[in-house]
Amino acid sequence: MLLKLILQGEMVVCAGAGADYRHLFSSASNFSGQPLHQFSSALYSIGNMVVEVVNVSEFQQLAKEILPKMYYDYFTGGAEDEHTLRENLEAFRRITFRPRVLIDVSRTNLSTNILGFDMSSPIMVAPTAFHSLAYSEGEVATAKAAAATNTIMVLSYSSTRTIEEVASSCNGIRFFQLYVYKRRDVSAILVQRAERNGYKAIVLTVDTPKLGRRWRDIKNKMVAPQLKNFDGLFSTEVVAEKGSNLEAFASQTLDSSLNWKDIEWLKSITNLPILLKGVLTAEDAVKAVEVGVAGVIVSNHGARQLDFVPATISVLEEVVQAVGGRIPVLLDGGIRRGTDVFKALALGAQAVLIGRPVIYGLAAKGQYGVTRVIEMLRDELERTMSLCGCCSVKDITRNHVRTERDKLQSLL
Ligand SMILES: Cc1cc2nc3c(=O)[nH]c(=O)nc-3n(C[C@H](O)[C@H](O)[C@H](O)COP(=O)(O)O)c2cc1C
Ligand SMILES: CCCCC(=O)C(=O)O
Repeated sequence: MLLKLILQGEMVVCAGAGADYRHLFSSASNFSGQPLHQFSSALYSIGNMVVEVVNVSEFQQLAKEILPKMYYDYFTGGAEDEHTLRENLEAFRRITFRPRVLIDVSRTNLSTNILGFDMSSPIMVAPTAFHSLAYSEGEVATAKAAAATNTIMVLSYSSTRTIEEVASSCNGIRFFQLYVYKRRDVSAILVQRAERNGYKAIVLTVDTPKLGRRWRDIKNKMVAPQLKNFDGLFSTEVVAEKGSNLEAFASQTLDSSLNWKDIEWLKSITNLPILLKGVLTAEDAVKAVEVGVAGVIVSNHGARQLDFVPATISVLEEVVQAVGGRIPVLLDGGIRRGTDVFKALALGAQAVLIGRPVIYGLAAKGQYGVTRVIEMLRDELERTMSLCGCCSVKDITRNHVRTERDKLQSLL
């Protein structure tokens, strides 16, 4: 890989050593990169050099430099020992490719659709909370980037900008993520506001009857921002004497009695298609089909809920097989490279969602940063497709990858 260095306005290209050059700035102590906001591109400086950001992990390093520790830790961290957090990334690395050669890949097409909605590529924006903690314009900047890249954005129930502000900020296909609160009337009002404001689907998060235990937030005494969506409905102010303020807020608000029967309730208050986010087993995938939802998202909440659940990519096939093509299966968790997107599609996902990469882009460069993150992953996917001999996402098959299980089976 080459690092492009722009030195005093003059473009100089110098050799870098792929992922290895990360030692230059892989920890806060030796990364002296400063984002350059005066440039309308993803540049930062090391000493007197100006360097272009070339991948998601560099955006992460920039975000780390910029954000207060409490917020960076909130965005980055996972539950308990963060075993699953590491595993979400590692499991992708254990999957290798079986590329096919001598296929005309002079034209590639990444476009796809979800529930009938067209997208420029199978990469969507996952619902993540509190974007204004990363960048002042918050979810509005994210929405503009998603629209500009023709990508579907799922707005978090815990967004810092309102459903209406995001809807009126730009045209674009958006879904709305739902937490069911003990105050079900409040959840119902938000669903109806989403529907009225043109959101196209409800993404019901089913892995959070309680918030996972996140030690970083406990130590930092994480303070959740006020959520404007709830103005006039109820106060989101919670003061915890110790530990994570967010956890205290969650335990006061989340309805941990939510169960399969409540899908009927949700259907009774909205005409929008419903996707279940947080399915990790064949059993639950079958139930999801039975209760008539429009799709499932294989997700472990970015490893922020139950530690020691498997990496999402490791259970994708189990869910895909149980669903048997009856509804679309999507995946999130640990997508940092276009190669990861390809692997998920090869194992049966119709699309993937990205959580933290969007936040890192947002923190580093606002709307432009999010746009670059989406474009970079899209470009990486396109190159991976070409090098594997695939012209369109439909050409990506199970035979293009080799998993750990494949390797074990070949030994039998
Ligand atoms: C900071 C942060 C906030 C999140 N907030 C929400 C949320 O409000 N609702 C939700 O359903 N999932 C939430 N998630 C989970 C994401 O939707 C998604 O499952 C996860 O980020 C995917 O993993 P990745 O970050 O490795 O891409 C959040 C994740 C992060 C990192
Ligand atoms: C009450 C949940 C807040 C956002 C969230 O889902 C997360 O931090 O993972």
